Amino acid sequence: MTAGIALTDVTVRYGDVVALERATLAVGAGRVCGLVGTNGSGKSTLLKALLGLVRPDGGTVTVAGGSPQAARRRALVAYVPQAEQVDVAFPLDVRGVVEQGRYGHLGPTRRLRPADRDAVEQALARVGLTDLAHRTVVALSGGQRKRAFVARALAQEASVLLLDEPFAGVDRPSQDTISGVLRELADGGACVVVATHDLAGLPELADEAALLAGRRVLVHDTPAVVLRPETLALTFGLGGER
Ligand SMILES: Nc1ncnc2c1ncn2[C@@H]1O[C@H](COP(=O)(O)OP(=O)(O)OP(=O)(O)O)[C@@H](O)[C@H]1O
Repeated sequence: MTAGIALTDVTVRYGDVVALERATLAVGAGRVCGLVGTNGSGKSTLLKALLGLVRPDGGTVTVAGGSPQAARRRALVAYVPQAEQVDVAFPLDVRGVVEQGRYGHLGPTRRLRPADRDAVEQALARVGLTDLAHRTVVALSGGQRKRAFVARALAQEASVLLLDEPFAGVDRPSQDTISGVLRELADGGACVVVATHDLAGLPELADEAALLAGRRVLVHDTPAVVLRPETLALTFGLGGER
């Protein structure tokens, strides 16, 4: 099985809006890649293409050696959505959300076994939410909620982890916790792709960075190269909101 993710010449349209046009990006196992770009440059769309939530009009998408749908079926890919996508109608408590991460591992009884419960408790502890495990997700602060979804991804033990702006509205300690978890997962062999507006935190967070502009991946290099003013200047006039 080939680990990691790859998009080759991927085009995604929403009606008349072309969100990605022949976007190409490959990220290997053991790597953290930061996805950066202006609002509307296609970061969420790229993650959704990797999840199989949008169907490309062209190009190929490979996740953990197979199609996005196969990766999801086999629980090989974990997703931490943008906050606004999880705000409504989430009656589960924090432990219930983290338990969802184990669903792909359950046997025919569909019951959590001791090993599943251990994984859930470890994930809760890792993000500092053990004491809030009984709280409903809607009753959490934004930063706590993000940590809950990171814990779900941790419990899933997926080989590919996709995160959509996990640092938005998150305080420094929570940000450090999330970054630390992502680093550990990559060091353990996971491929981690993170859409982020936090350019300052990029060198610490990521091994590599991809700059989206003009509907494609314009630059894919080290964070230092992507953060050069002349590189970032490429986004203006190319990748703005449409
Ligand atoms: N469901 C949709 N229907 C129509 N257009 C959409 C839809 N989702 C996204 N778009 C458009 O596709 C383009 C890419 O949006 P996308 O959400 O991928 O950008 P983004 O880089 O994640 O933005 P942000 O930084 O604001 O989160 C934008 O022009 C957006 O308006």
